[in-house]
Amino acid sequence: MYVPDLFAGKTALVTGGRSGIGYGIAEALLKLGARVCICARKPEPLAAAAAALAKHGTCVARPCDIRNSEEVEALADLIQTEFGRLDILVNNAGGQFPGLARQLTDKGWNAVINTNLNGTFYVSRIMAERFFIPQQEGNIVNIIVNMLRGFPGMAHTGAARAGVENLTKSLAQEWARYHVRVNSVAPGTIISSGLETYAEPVKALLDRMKQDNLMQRHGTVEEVANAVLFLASPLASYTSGTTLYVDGMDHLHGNRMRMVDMFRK
Ligand SMILES: CCCCCCC/C=C/C(=O)SCCNC(=O)CCNC(=O)[C@H](O)C(C)(C)COP(=O)(O)OP(=O)(O)OC[C@H]1O[C@@H](n2cnc3c(N)ncnc32)[C@H](O)[C@@H]1OP(=O)(O)O
Ligand SMILES: NC(=O)C1=CN([C@@H]2O[C@H](COP(=O)(O)OP(=O)(O)OC[C@H]3O[C@@H](n4cnc5c(N)ncnc54)[C@H](OP(=O)(O)O)[C@@H]3O)[C@@H](O)[C@H]2O)C=CC1
Repeated sequence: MYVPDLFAGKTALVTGGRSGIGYGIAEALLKLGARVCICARKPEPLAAAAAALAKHGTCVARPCDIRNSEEVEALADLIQTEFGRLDILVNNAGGQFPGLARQLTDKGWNAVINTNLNGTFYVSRIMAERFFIPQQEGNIVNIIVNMLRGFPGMAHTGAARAGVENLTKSLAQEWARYHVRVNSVAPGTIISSGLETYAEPVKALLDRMKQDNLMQRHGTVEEVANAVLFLASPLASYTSGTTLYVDGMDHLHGNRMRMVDMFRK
């Protein structure tokens, strides 16, 4: 539905672009003419993803742990060398594990906060300093999660993503003077490689959550990617500091305590 050259001449970085939602976003940007860089921690699947994506256009990849700002600087060096500029940053890398709050260890809590909140901030700050602010132009889309009514059963990620949502509002205001827009997309439950990381009994719970959803289904990678394309494009030129839910209304409706009840049984 978008014009085929919507992102012609633009360059994009998609963190966590080796799999699932990130891969789908990278593919969609490439198909609309962007040149794309993807990063993730695991080198082999990252290289395989870049090779597969390259059939749609120019795609480069570099292993990078977004929690390590030196690795993020090295990623910016690669983008400078390969593309000479960056127009769009999609902060998609992230994840968590299910568990009751009282059972979360310091290490587990910190792993999730460092990945989802600190990593997202490091990449945003470094790419803004290296590209967006000198260029006086840029666009950031943060992939968060539906946590509007809290995230019992995944309190660490709820807190981290709420932090990113608030960061979205702060950065959007601070960087408006540099013509940088910053928005978030909050997916509900999306059929992707990410869900495959969950074992029973969470898997069974996912089916129950599908029945609870007012549209009676989970979302697709393409539906998340389409929201990102909109926010990253000039179609959203007067939209910044906001969050777009792609969740079939799960933020408005449904039992948020199902995961906690599952752990209690
Ligand atoms: C009913 C289902 C809910 C629907 C949810 C829908 C919304 C959200 C969906 C998604 O986001 S799907 C995407 C999911 N993808 C991922 O989560 C993949 C990425 N995840 C990770 O890489 C890890 O989970 C991580 C913790 C975020 C980062 O990993 P890192 O490599 O830094 O940490 P580890 O060394 O693996 O672990 C550190 C520490 O964390 C604790 N921990 C990790 N995994 C678990 C687990 N499965 N259960 C309990 N605790 C865990 C643990 O303390 C680890 O330390 P050690 O004990 O290993 O020393
Ligand atoms: N699927 C769903 O239902 C939902 C997903 N989300 C969020 O959307 C995003 C993508 O999820 P999805 O595609 O489903 O899951 P995946 O697990 O497939 O994707 C996560 C990606 O992030 C990368 N990644 C994780 N940690 C780091 C890190 N420290 N540094 C760099 N890259 C990292 C992973 O690669 P590697 O392991 O090689 O580092 C992987 O490519 C995540 O933030 C997820 O939490 C939000 C709501 C719902």
